[in-house]
Amino acid sequence: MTRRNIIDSDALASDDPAFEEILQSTSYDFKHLTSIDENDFVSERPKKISQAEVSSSISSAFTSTASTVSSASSRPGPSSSITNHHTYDEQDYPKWKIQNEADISALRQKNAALREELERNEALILSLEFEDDERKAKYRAFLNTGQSGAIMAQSLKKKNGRIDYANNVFEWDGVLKDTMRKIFNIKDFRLCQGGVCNSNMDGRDIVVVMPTGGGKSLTYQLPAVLTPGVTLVISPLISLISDQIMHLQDAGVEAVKLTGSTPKGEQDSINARLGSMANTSGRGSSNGGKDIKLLYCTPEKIAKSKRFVSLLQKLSDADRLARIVIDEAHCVSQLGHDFRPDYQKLHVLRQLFPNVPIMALSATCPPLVLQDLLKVLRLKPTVPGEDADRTGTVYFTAPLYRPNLHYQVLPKASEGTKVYAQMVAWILREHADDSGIVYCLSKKDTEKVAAELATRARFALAGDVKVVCATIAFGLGIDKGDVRFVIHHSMSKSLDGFYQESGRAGRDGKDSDCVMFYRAQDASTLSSMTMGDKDGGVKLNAMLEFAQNLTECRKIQFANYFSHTTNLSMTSWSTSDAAARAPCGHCDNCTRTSEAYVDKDVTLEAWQLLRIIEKAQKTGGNVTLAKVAELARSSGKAIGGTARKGKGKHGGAKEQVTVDLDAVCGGKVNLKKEEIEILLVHLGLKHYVRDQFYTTSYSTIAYIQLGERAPQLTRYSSKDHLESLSNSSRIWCSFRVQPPPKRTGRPSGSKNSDTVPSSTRAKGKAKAKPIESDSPGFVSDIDDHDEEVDLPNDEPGIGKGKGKATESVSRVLSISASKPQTRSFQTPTTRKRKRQPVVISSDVEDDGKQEDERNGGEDDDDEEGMGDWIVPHSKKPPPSKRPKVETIELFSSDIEES
Ligand SMILES: Nc1ncnc2c1ncn2[C@@H]1O[C@H](COP(=O)(O)OP(=O)(O)OP(=O)(O)O)[C@@H](O)[C@H]1O
Repeated sequence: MTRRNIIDSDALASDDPAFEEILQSTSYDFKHLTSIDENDFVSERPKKISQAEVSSSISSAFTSTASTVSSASSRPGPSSSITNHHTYDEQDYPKWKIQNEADISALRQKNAALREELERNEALILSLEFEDDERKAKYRAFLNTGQSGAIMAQSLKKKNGRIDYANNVFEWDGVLKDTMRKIFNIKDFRLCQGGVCNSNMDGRDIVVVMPTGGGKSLTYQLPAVLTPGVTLVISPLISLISDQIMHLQDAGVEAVKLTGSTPKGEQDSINARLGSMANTSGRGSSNGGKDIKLLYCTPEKIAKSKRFVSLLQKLSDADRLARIVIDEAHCVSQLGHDFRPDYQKLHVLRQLFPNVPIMALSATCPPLVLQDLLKVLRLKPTVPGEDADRTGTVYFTAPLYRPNLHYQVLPKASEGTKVYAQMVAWILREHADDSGIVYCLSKKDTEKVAAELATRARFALAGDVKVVCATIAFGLGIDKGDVRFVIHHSMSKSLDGFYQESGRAGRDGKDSDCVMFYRAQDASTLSSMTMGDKDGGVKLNAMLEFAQNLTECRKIQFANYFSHTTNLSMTSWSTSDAAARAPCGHCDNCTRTSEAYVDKDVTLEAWQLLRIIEKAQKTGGNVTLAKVAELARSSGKAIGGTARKGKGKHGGAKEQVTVDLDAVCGGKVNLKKEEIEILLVHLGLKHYVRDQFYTTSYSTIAYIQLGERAPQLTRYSSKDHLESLSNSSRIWCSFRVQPPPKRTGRPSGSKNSDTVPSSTRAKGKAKAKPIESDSPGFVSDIDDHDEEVDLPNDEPGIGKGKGKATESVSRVLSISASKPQTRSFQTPTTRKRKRQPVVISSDVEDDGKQEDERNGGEDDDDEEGMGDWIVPHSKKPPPSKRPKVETIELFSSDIEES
């Protein structure tokens, strides 16, 4: 390229001869010049240079010794170093040129790198500024939560106005997780916890159904810490409340309780703090003190204390009532298994606090109960938490199936003492070092079982066992993770109850056993106890179906039960790796082999039993289930209690019920006594027989009578006619096959036994502390000192009269290998009844006469009882190693009384 080329288009457009002359006269090789600053010229090119300028420029360039090449001198760079053409040694040029080009290239590279770095830095500054603002806002809110920190509830991603609370990103995500780790020491959400927290942060009405131990508490406690104002938590039991408060206070959260058991001074102080919060509306701390973040109370407190409700109203008016949480919310429904009259009065909450979000929590909430709950609490219909519109009640449910719980139903000896032996042997064999709960039906039973276990354990215990014998009210919300087994000494009144009670095992996620001891006679006992309950019979039947079933997976039975009206809950039994209808593979029925039970055609035996009952009925005798079994195997004579009026223990004299078996049904029933009882329960479930209740001043007795389907069999006068019955009319029933009689040691393997040995599973070995009562010295929690509150009441029957809170009495027994020692906490009950069995909770009044009467007033010793072969005493330690028993007596009442 030549200089001409460079400046040609404009500057050399001139045909001025003088200019041409100048060019000619110069000795300078323009090639040199162009090679020096070619680019500079190019870059200057847009500027139009006049001919004169060019001339002058060129002349000056070559006349002045100190001058620079004009176009190059105006800008930095290698060109500027070329200062004196005259001193320039052309011979050095190639070297210089190379160096120059290298310099240019290096500087260009440096420039590009700097430009890149600049861009990066600018981006970084932007993001840091953004993050800083965000973090500042969040942390300001977080730090302020003790006073008024607010995190505005806003979803960042909304789809058609619908929100996926489980998966969307929310602006509080970071602070939610930070706080969870910092305060609650929990690393990650589990089940549906994250979604529930998000909807809570978004100020929604929520219903959450999560299994026992699933982690429901976190879903309201965490948002409570992060939102301004106080979260009110209504919880059924004082022990549960105290437990929660203790944990929250340990974590540094401002949590208090207001129940009848709260000392007067403490109540005044809490009321003052709440009043102060109410006077400091909006943001900012009340009187410089820390705001209360969680306030726990019982439903009775809401129902009874006008002062308390009016304080809540003040808080709400001042925008300081963040949300209302109702724990164990199924208690609001009469259709649920734990109905509490005072829970139903909670319908006032929506009316009194229309703008305060309500959250209802439960571990078992079948569809019908859910609908009832929504109605009672005045909540809108549910919308799924993963696709929620702006108005509905956000509904979250977590899988109800807990793979770490291993269910089994064991045959229960008909003789009481044998049952205790069974239980002790089972505990020793499976959980000698573990903690467990034994659930009983009544206070009397807990006392009996506790005493028997203590006595027997004194001679048989090898390890260090911590066993609590209790009625079902005990344990609601117990935060004890390492309960390795739950034994039901008697079955529950419903499958809902059984699921919840047994679910108190294995809350830490480790393998745990849920064992129910069942004998058919218990059906009569439970039947009399539940006869007054709404749907009591239907629920009990479901429990009985479960207990009698020897083939279907326990998980599938639960799933079917909880979803019998809609598929909603069925999905709750699916897990990520198994569908709801996939067998669990580890319950007693899944592991039972075909040799361990027999499915028998018992049409003949059923006909015989129905004929016996018919005959007894016709002769005016009333017979219990146990008596029918006795009659069917006897020479046909037995004593049966009657329902006739008159003097006597049962309101009528006992009568001899005599049945000529040969004449009535062709002879004895060829089944064992316990098999007959099982068949009678089976006939009850199929409506061939039914219970008829007779109430005395002492008890209610269930007598067995013919049911609506009975004529299908009783119309045949001879067993020969039965031959002609079609298959569909025949009756089949499953019975356990008794293993060989002389068994010693534990059954070998689960396949042929009635127990699923847990030795094959990992076992938690942690030693538990004894479970202690709510607060020493606490007796009862009556809020009688409070004025009656004028609650809005538009529900017929609600708020009228004093609903009887489920009274609870239970006994706590801790068995260990340590020195015998009896400790009693000071309570009025202990003072009255020193060293007497402990009373904590019971929902059953039992004077001890009921069962005797239900069994016909006699003890049911049966030589053929099934207990012996089930749990052989294989671990009896030598006398020198016999451990001693420590009994810890706790006295307390756990439920606020209306
Ligand atoms: N995400 C989590 N990760 C680990 N542990 C958790 C998590 N969430 C809760 N927990 C722990 O699980 C235990 C049970 O939690 P929580 O008491 O809230 O259960 P729950 O659902 O209320 O049970 P219940 O119905 O019996 O009252 C507690 O010890 C709690 O700290």
